[in-house]
Amino acid sequence: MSKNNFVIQTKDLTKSYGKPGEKKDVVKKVNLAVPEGCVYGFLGPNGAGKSTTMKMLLGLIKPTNGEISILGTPFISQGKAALNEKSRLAILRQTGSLIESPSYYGHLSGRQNLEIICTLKNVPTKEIGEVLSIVRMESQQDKKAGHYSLGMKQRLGLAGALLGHPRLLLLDEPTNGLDPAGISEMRELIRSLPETYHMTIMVSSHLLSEIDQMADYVGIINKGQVIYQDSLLHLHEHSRKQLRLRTSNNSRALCILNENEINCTLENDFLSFPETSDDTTAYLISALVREGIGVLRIEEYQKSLEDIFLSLTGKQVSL
Ligand SMILES: Nc1ncnc2c1ncn2[C@@H]1O[C@H](COP(=O)(O)OP(=O)(O)OP(=O)(O)O)[C@@H](O)[C@H]1O
Repeated sequence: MSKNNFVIQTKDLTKSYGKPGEKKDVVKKVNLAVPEGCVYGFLGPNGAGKSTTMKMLLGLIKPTNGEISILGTPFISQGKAALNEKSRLAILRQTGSLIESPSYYGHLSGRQNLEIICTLKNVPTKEIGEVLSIVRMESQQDKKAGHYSLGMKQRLGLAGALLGHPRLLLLDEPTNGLDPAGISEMRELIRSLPETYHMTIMVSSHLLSEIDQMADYVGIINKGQVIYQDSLLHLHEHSRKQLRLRTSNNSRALCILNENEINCTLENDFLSFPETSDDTTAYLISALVREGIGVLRIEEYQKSLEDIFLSLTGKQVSL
């Protein structure tokens, strides 16, 4: 699979719950495209449909309708399984996941828990050392899992998901309930996986700042619908510095700026355009003054990521 291929692709993926006549779409015609080798942040407020979508991708719940393709193979077609059981398992074997709190045997050690997962996944136990080292838990492996802190239980869950060297990892709110140090450790760990272990990660969160710190791509879901999907780099481009100008005649000033090839928009009382050099700014202001337009105010302005999300999404979501 080449770099620009999509590891997960969905088309019109839909899940409805409820009796006939009272059905509610909790996931509505979702089109995801997760590029290979990235961390894809799946962002949305509580109840938006993140877990339901991820469970459908993992074959844990049946979609009502739509298509899913995983690792380039059609997995669901028109809401139905597109593969026989053997091929389905072959795909799922290349996919690791951490959905909801990881389950474990509290009376067994971390290592013994991983041995059980090795048996279930049919993976040699010699992989245990490697995954313990990835999640930095070697020194804690012989402790009973029941005595682990929440952060260590999450890391044990992640270690289990990593057994078998999956090409794709789906993590549902992996930092939920962790303290700040645990959150930052988990974030670093996730961040490092695509490059070091050649994996693609889809990770959900309800926190914009968290996705901003660990993802390359973002898909925002709200009320079951994906309302934005693109690279974070692209999103940050929207947050380049702007100049905001208020004049005695904004509509005339807009024409003059446009005539000077300044890509300018009128927002509320302000004309706003990408930051220019001091010389260009001075020239533009004198051009306005020459036309008898009073410059009442000029200021530098940088949108926060939150502002951008709000303007891109028509204020549908507040995170
Ligand atoms: N089995 C079910 N039956 C009926 N409704 C359900 C079922 N599972 C989920 N829902 C509803 O679907 C919607 C989406 O839930 P989902 O768990 O996917 O959201 P989420 O974005 O993961 O949020 P959270 O972070 O709170 O888990 C919610 O309104 C939830 O109540």
